[in-house]
Amino acid sequence: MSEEIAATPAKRELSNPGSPETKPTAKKQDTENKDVTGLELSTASDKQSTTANEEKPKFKREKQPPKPKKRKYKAKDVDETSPAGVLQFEIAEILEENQLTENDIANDISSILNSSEAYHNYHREVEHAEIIKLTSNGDGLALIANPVETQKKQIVIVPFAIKGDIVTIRVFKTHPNYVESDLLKIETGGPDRDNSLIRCEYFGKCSGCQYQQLTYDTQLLYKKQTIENAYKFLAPKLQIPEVLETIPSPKQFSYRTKLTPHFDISKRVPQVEQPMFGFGAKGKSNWRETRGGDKSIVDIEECIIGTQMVNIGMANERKRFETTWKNYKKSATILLRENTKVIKDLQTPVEQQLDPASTDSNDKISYIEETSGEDKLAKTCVTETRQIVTEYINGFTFEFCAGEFFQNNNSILPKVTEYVCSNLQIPRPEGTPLYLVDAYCGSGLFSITASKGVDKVVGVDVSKESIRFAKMNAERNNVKNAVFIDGKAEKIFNEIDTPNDLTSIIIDPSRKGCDLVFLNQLSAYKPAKIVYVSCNVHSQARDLQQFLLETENGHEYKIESLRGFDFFPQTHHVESVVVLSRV
Ligand SMILES: C[S@@+](CC[C@H](N)C(=O)[O-])C[C@H]1O[C@@H](n2cnc3c(N)ncnc32)[C@H](O)[C@@H]1O
Repeated sequence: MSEEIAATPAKRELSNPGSPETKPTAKKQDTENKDVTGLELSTASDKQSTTANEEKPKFKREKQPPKPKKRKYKAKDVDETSPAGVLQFEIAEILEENQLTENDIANDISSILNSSEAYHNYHREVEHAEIIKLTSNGDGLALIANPVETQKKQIVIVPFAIKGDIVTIRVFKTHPNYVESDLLKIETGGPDRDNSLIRCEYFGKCSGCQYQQLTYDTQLLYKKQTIENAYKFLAPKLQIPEVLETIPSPKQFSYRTKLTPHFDISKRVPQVEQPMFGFGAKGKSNWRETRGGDKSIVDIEECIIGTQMVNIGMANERKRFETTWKNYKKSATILLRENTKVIKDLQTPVEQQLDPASTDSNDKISYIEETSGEDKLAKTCVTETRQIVTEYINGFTFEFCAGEFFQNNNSILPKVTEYVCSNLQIPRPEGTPLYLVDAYCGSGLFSITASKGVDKVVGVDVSKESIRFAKMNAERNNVKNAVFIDGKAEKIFNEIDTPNDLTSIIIDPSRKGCDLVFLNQLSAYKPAKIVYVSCNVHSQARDLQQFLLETENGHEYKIESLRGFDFFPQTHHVESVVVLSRV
């Protein structure tokens, strides 16, 4: 299930070969004391003595100008399920649709790296670029002319642009088969664009949101397409059913219960002014007036997808930062995690019942009072990673460490947990037991919410801390039929004693997905039903193709349904839930 949306600082450009930063420096090696023949040269003190003796040095040192070193492009290994990996599938698709070859879009990286002129030719402004596709990462893609080899083209990534936009861009970074750009101007908006929907004054600069210019229905549609594309690219051999409608989030703004603003402090250069405090900037767009400086971090006072409480916490911490920033020696990230507490004692003032949390400038804990049914609640914003926080979901209470994984959009969790529970059911004669395995169980979200409909639940997670909380959460919610094991997910198959025909399995791994060891053992165990929840639909698609086509019993399963849940409105992220049953 979901992980953090990484608000990454903007990447640095491929630096100009002419700039001092990248000038080839002569390698400082032992040639300082040796001549080209490898013989020792006289040192300064030697020289003095030889001068005194009026003897000529045996070898005359001839200073050779340092040989300019040819810079080479080093390709990095890319995981095919990462955004950079998926981009390669998207590029291949553009090539096919436009009858182009790899060579037609290849960039001459070597000359860009070694010639200032080539660097400047490539990194230029381009007008009238038409966005022809959207990446799964929420950026636009366009085909533009290659500035040097004019018979060739370039594929360009344009952030904040959508299909049909005609734009002016500035190309600033070159890769072997694509370039990156900043969006300078939207000349004509595409059919789905409605800029009046944009609510955040940082949209277009902050890297957090990509879809504020779209109606919510269009966002949901785009996310459905992301799932379809993921299966097309990473599971091309699978026959998949039609992807169902994406389930909307009840809250489209003010839903994130956790924010992690950061600031950069250079270790080398003394910090003379207060650093920006906010989220990573996306390039240097200027297509709309936004607030925030032209730095890698956008200074942000309010994040409109964050809850009211985490935004109050952010305001407090920003204020505090005005006086404390000089104490920091390096960059840091501030944790802001919403905490909900049921106020049991209605006679004592709320302030006296609160756990430690973010305080205002008068050193008072900031909180918001709410009611839920009969209960009086107090929300605070916790900043200590080890502090325990509480969430209430569908009548269940969950505790976990503020810095540990927990879903960030609690408004959609009742829908997801109900969907997962209902899809775990196995048709069976009445009175027959049903068992559940929750692989990658975290602090027990699915184990506990699904425990009522089954006879026994076994949860497994590699994090000892999460298992500790899963056990406590089971106890707190009076769940008596759940056991939890710490270890790698595949460990469950050594311990499991429930009959496979009556056991359903939930899989909810981190972004990288499952490993082959787990998939093989899952197949060997052959559970009656599998529900695979994922925050990275690309690794999910790869895993399912592997499981269904390459493991021992994979062919005995079919994909019953496949759909997205919108955990992160306004962004490109989508949570994908697949149900597999045995045929
Ligand atoms: C996306 S979280 C899901 C947690 C939980 N299902 C929830 O929704 O709160 C993924 C979990 O997988 C765990 N994990 C990562 N690799 C694992 C592995 N190899 N075996 C078992 N658990 C693992 C992490 O500790 C994390 O708790």
